[in-house]
Amino acid sequence: MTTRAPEGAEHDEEPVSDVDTAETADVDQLRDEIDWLDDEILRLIKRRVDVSRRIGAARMAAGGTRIVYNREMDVLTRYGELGPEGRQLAMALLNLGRGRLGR
Ligand SMILES: C=C(O[C@@H]1C=C(C(=O)O)C=C[C@H]1O)C(=O)O
Repeated sequence: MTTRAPEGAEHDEEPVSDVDTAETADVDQLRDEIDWLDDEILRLIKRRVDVSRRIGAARMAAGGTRIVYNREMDVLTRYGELGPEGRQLAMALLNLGRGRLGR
């Protein structure tokens, strides 16, 4: 069944046509995908933090430094593909890996 939106109806109101219903279904599906992606991103970030901390701990146990700046510059350059926000993201990841030692 197709109904028409009343004149002057706002876009964010309840769907009143097949087109609006289809768009809402699309948005619901895309939001599900975003939720799935966020779960995966969180899982991978936690894994990255763990690996980064283990490398740092092993290096320090061997008498080395906790931080290797040229390696961190490579990480910043890699995420720089996403622009300034990418570099911010890289900094957040590096800081998470440093844990309390980096604060
Ligand atoms: C993980 C390492 O140790 C530290 C953490 C890094 C990271 O989280 O990417 C990079 C360099 C180091 O400061 C490493 O040396 O590779």
